[in-house]
Formats: sequence, structure tokens, C-alpha cells
Amino acid sequence: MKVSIIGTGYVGLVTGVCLSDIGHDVTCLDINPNKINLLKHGKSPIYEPGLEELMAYNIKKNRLNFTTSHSEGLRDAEVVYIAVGTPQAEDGSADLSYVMQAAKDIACHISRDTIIVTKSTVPIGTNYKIKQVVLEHLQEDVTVDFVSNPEFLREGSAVEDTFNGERIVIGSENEEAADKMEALYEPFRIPVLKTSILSAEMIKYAANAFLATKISFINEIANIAEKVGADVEEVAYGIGKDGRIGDKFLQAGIGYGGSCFPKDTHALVKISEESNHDFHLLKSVIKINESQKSVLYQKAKKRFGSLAGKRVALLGLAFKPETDDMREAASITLSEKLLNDQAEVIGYDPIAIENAKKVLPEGVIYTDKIEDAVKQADIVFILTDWKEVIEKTLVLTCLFHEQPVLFDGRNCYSLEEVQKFNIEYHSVGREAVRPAIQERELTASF
Ligand SMILES: NC(=O)C1=CN([C@@H]2O[C@H](COP(=O)(O)OP(=O)(O)OC[C@H]3O[C@@H](n4cnc5c(N)ncnc54)[C@H](O)[C@@H]3O)[C@@H](O)[C@H]2O)C=CC1
Ligand SMILES: O=C(O)[C@H]1O[C@H](OP(=O)(O)OP(=O)(O)OC[C@H]2O[C@@H](n3ccc(=O)[nH]c3=O)[C@H](O)[C@@H]2O)[C@H](O)[C@@H](O)[C@@H]1O
Repeated sequence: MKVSIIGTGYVGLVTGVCLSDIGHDVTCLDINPNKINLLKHGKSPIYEPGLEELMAYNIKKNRLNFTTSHSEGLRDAEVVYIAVGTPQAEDGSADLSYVMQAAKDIACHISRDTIIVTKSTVPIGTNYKIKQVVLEHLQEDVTVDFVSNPEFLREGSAVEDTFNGERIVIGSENEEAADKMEALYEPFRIPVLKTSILSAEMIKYAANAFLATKISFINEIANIAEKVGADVEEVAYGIGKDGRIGDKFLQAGIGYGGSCFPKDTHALVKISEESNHDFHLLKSVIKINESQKSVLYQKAKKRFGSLAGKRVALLGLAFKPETDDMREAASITLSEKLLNDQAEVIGYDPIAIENAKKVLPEGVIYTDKIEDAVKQADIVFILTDWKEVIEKTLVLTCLFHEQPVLFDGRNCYSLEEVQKFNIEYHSVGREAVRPAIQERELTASF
């Protein structure tokens, strides 16, 4: 099928590349000329495992094109996806200006019967607004159908998730359009769920809100576990074995970040308010997450009193491993707090340093070697569980520091493993581990 995708970000680009890989003729359109220029040269503007290779393969097969031109990008398209950003507006709601602009652009440039598919995460009822805008601006005498097709991929495994998703949601009020979309996705062999447009839009927000709730729930359990002497890793394992609870998204840590959970939870609170409903639960989830981002800072303050003059290494700056996305990363909150306390901050990330420089406060220094970050620091914080960070941090901290103190925001190590090292180790929802000598001194003083 001839498919066009508006917006070549994490969702639009991955969707376009994967649809071309299953044989569709795909054109990706973006208003950012720098992105399109890179893409035309086979370079991905984002770091996403496997994406660049797949892109190169399909460009070569001549079924994947990139353009900034609406007339070129939308002409002859049978299916047009809207995959532009829906960032958080100041009042917490989703900013729909990019979506509505895309809707106008489509209306002005399509030249045949088209299905307009909204992949961007949009508040319930937005597809009707898109329909209104399109019909107002339509230039040709063509038939347009509307489908809500929310996206569930995760950054860092976006290609893998697209090929192996657990469901594809197709919200439509037109059976023929829904069938056509089902046929388009058929080669993926992923179960298709056909719903109303409004339900499809709601499924997306409900899914993200539920996952965010699981994370805040386990983080609260972690905070209590520390106080009562339980171990959150054991607790998560124990409750995750119950099939009704499930073992996923129970990793305690420094809270969720990223481009979606934070903004989508706020947007759903706003949607609820507009429907005269007070979503107490979700408001608490957001509040818990905000305070959870400071957990390592609080622990370090408690341990050292003042952090002034201390150099803190932040290992992992991106909001999660395998991505260069810095949106709502815990490193932002932490570096601000540390610098405010007159601490020095040295940041390391295997991929995200260039993006980090654009958003972290002035004063943060960077290194592209984890060894340097640990060596130059007085205190080490693990913020993102990159494979390299897990593999090297414990050993490097012990190697370079006379009295090593490690604050682990992702519970990368088992306590048994840590006990083999002469290190002071603070993690989330578990007791602190003290070095053997310090432990002996503590016992002797009683
Ligand atoms: N990032 C993710 O993992 C996921 C994102 N989503 C949703 O998908 C949507 C897109 O998210 P991302 O891909 O992260 O956004 P992004 O910010 O990475 O990319 C959006 C792209 O749209 C382009 N754009 C904006 N207006 C345009 C226009 N009028 N014409 C052409 N291009 C235009 C921008 O230049 C940018 O390249 C959002 O609604 C998001 O909530 C859904 C699931 C996963
Ligand atoms: O709508 C979206 O954009 C996407 O949002 C999330 O995907 P993403 O934000 O890319 O990454 P996740 O793996 O969900 O992680 C989000 C954050 O939660 C944190 N997290 C995740 C899982 C967990 O158990 N604990 C935890 O703290 C991660 O460290 C990260 O900061 C959802 O998982 C996707 O299904 C959804 O499509």
C-alpha cells in the first residue's frame, strides 16, 4: 500500500521503516529539514537499536523515501499517518497544535480517497476534531476515513516492539477502513483489536497511566520496605509471581521519565477534570514520581550532611537505557539539585551526551568515558541501567576510591554481590550495605 507518515520522530520513523520492511511503499514527511537531510543519507537522527540498518535496507529496496515537501509526501497516499508530537502544554493538557497543523496539511494535499490514521497520543475525542479540520480544508473531491491507531512501542526497543507487539488497536467507525488497516498490518501477525474511535484513544491513556501506576506503587512499597527492613526486590518478585499482578513494571528505582508517562499522566488528569472527574489515584502517582526522582539526592544528603564541594558522577543521563532521549530524565532533576547545593557534577552516558548538553544545567561537566567519571568523582550515582554501567560501576568504584560509596538508583546489583566488595552501597527499597571494616567498627561501638 502507498503509505505516508507525517512526523519522523521516535514513532513516525520507526513505524515508517517497519511498514516499508513488510513491503509497503512508504514516504516519511517532516518539517525539520535537518532530520530529512540526515535520513536521506541513511542516517537516523535518533538512537534506536536496529533502526539504521533496517532503514538502509529498505531505502536500497526503493520502498522508503523521505521528504519535507507536503505535495510530494502526500500525493497518491492511500493511508496517511499523523505521528507528530503532542507535548505537554503549560496547563498539563496535550498540546494539539502539531496534530491540527498536520490535519490541515493533509487536507490541502491529498489527491485520492485516503484513510487518515492518528498514531500520536491524543485526548479522547481528538479524532473528531481532526475530522472537522480535514473536512473544512479539503481541496479535492475525495473520500476520507478516520482511524485511531495508538502506538505502544517503547524507546530503546522500538523496532523489536513494532514487529512483536502484543496487540494493534484500530479504532474506527467505518468497517471498510478498519479492514484495510488490518490488511496493512497483516504481515506483522499481531492480534488486531477493533474498537470505537473513543475507546481506542482512551486505551492509550489508560495503558500508560496503568503502567505509571505500577511503577509509583512499587516505589512506594520500596520506600516503606526501607523503613521496615524488607527488601523491595524480594517483594516485587514475590508479588509478580501472582499472575493477576504480573512481574513486569515492578522495578523500583528513581521513578519514571521519558517523553510519554509524565506528559500522558498529566494529560489524563486534565481530561478527567474536563469531564468533572477528580482522578485522585493518578494525581498521587504523579506526586510520588516527582519525589522519587530525588531519592538518591536525599540519601546522599543524609549520608554526607553537606554535598558542597563534593564531585558527584551521574552514570546514565538518558531516561532509560538504549536511547538518547533526555525528555524528563531523572538526571535533569538531580543535576539541578546537586549544583544548587554547590556540588560538582560530572555526567557520563554511552549515547546521550550531546542531547544531555542541550537540557542539563550549565555547570555540569561531561566525559565520554565511564572510567573518567568514576575516577574524578567523590560519590557515584547510577541513574540509568545501561549494560555498560551495570558491568563496570561496582568494580570501577572500588578500584578508584579509597572509601567507595555508591548510590544505585536502579538496583543494578544483588546485595550478595555487593557484599563481596569493600564498598558502601545505597540502593532503593533495600538496606544499605557497609564495607566489612566499617561494619566491624559499627558493631564494636555498640
Ligand atoms: N516516543 C515514544 O516512545 C512514543 C510516542 N508516542 C506518541 O507519538 C507521538 C509522537 O511522539 P515522538 O515520536 O516521540 O515525537 P518526536 O518529538 O520525536 O517527533 C515528532 C516529529 O514530528 C515533526 N513534526 C511536527 N509537526 C509537523 C508537521 N506539521 N509536519 C511534519 N512533521 C511535523 C517534528 O519535526 C518531529 O520530527 C506523540 O503523541 C507521543 O505521545 C506513542 C508511543 C510511543
Ligand atoms: O507512550 C509511550 O511513549 C510509551 O511509553 C512507555 O515507553 P517508554 O517511555 O519508551 O519506556 P518504558 O520502558 O516504559 O520506561 C519508562 C520509564 O519508566 C521507568 N521504569 C520502567 C519500568 C519499571 O519497572 N520501572 C521503571 O522505573 C524507566 O526507567 C523509564 O524511565 C510505554 O512502556 C510504551 O508502551 C508506550 O508506548
